[in-house]
Amino acid sequence: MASHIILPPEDADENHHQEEDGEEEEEREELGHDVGERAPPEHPPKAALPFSATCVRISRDSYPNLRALRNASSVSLADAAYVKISEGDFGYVLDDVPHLTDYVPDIPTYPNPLQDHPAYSTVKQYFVNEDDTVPQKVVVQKNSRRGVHFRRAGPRQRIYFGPDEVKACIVTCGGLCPGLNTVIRELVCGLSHMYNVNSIFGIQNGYKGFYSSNYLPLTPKSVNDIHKRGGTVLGTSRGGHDTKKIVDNIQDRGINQVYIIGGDGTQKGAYEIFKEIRKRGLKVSVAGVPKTIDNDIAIIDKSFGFDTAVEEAQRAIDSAHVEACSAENGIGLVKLMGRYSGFIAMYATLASRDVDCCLIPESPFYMDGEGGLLQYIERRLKENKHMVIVVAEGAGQDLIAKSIAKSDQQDASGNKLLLDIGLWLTHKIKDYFKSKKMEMTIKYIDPTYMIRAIPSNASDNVYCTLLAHSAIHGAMAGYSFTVGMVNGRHTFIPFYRVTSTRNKVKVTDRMWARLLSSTNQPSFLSQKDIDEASEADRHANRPPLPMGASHRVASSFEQSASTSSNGEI
Ligand SMILES: Nc1ncnc2c1ncn2[C@@H]1O[C@H](COP(=O)(O)OP(=O)(O)O)[C@@H](O)[C@H]1O
Ligand SMILES: O=P(O)(O)OC[C@H]1O[C@](O)(COP(=O)(O)O)[C@@H](O)[C@@H]1O
Ligand SMILES: [Mg+2]
Repeated sequence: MASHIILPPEDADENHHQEEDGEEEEEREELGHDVGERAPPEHPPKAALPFSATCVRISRDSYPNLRALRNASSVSLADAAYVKISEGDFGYVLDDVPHLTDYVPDIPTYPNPLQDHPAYSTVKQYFVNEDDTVPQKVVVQKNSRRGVHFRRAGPRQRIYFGPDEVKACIVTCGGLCPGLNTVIRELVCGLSHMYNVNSIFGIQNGYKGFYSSNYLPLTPKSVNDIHKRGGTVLGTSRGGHDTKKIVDNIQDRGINQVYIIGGDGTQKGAYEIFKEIRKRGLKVSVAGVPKTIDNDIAIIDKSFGFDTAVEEAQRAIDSAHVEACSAENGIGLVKLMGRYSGFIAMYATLASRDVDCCLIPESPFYMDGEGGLLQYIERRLKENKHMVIVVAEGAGQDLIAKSIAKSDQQDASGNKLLLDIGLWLTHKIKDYFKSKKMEMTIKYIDPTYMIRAIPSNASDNVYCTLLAHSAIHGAMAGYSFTVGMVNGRHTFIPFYRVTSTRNKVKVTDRMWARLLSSTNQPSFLSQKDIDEASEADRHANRPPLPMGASHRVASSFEQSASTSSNGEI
């Protein structure tokens, strides 16, 4: 029998305490049936769960236990209140997303208009089963537990908003990324064409636009060609997240679907907005679409725009290679984006095959002495007369900090401002060969903003379209979530899961080994470093244990963490 744990928010209102009486007990029995086999009721019972599970609500009285449990994991007590875990047979765990019915009573439902849509109505089994979920870990052994699952994205048979009732808004936050305009376009066209929604607004210049600018009306016509342009037609910014002001504006303007496109910082902001909305009991869905050129968002297979960025990086690497080959002892140095994660650098290097050394933040390196970078460069030039180095912007920051007065400056969102590793390496390499009286030429190419500003390529365009559609289906069905592809399937992921860790290159995985073997560069790592990296990977990727969850749940989470969804093949 499945069991379901929902933990009440600290400031939960009276509605959240009613489930301990006998009447609720009956509801739980009923919910234990497979709802996939019959249509959900027009007016679902108060706090009904839109999937088959036995609901176990933890009351305020259990808070002392929750506090103890919180101490054993990294989830704050406030966040624990929003964790929805349901257990099934053979170690099955659903890490579920919040639904409007968790806190808004008596919401009417409507048939999904897609069933009468000339294009979509022909699709056999167009609607996903309410109970469909996607495993986080797909490589299993005979006796493996079923492990952690996420709710499958896709259109539902019944929706929680009437088309005339929807007032949607879209915002883009953080740095640019190829594909932002495609997501905006497809959100507008999808809402309009699939669900007949015609009240859609753009929030200008990121989060602060919620309370400081006019909302821009968006129509399929006004966004028709924007996917061919780089950047975001809505504008974006860092900083300016004031939860109360944002939700006041959402409430005052009667917005009931909020689509938030942005990276890890943005998704944290989306989570804060959702919590405030829930606290106020508003019938508003919050849908996050993860954006980051760095591909550093946890859980998802990859972020949109990443493929485009890797492809565009090839042009810079090719130029570096041409420059290097055309000079005596020529070095081409290319800096690529990647503040904390070196995915673009790693994939661009693997794709190019012209790169002799790739430096990323996850793999510390050293300059001098036996096995150091300078010695490797010298050897490579003697062997080959030229070389290409790719460096991720976040690499070697510790080395620069040692030689330049440390600066701890941050951007408006609180992200650390990086020192220019490319420029620093250029000087160091020049000085080294000068001291050795060896002729050489180094050309430093920084294509970072050029890569970020281009429109998305064809495959990213399709990916953006599907993400936008999944976000729309989820919001119409009453969920609040970050949408993401997990093992090739679109899913709704709880905000707390995508914001609690960061996706990083694992230097102990086969992908990094492939890179080392393709470039022939030294790994710069001692056995001690490797052991420490494995340990750090294990900790970084261990999801926060759901509070109040049983040992069985906890162990399923641990198991899922042992294999990342992205990267390892
Ligand atoms: N912990 C947080 N809580 C609320 N808002 C946040 C948080 N971190 C970042 N933000 C907001 O999210 C937006 C984008 O964040 P930023 O880190 O600049 O980019 P990205 O979302 O691409 O990582 C900014 O407006 C910032 O104020
Ligand atoms: O100059 P900006 O706009 O702050 O952007 C620089 C940063 O933006 C990024 O491209 C992506 O960052 P976000 O995804 O967090 O917005 C980083 O790689 C880079 O460090
Ligand atoms: Mg970020």
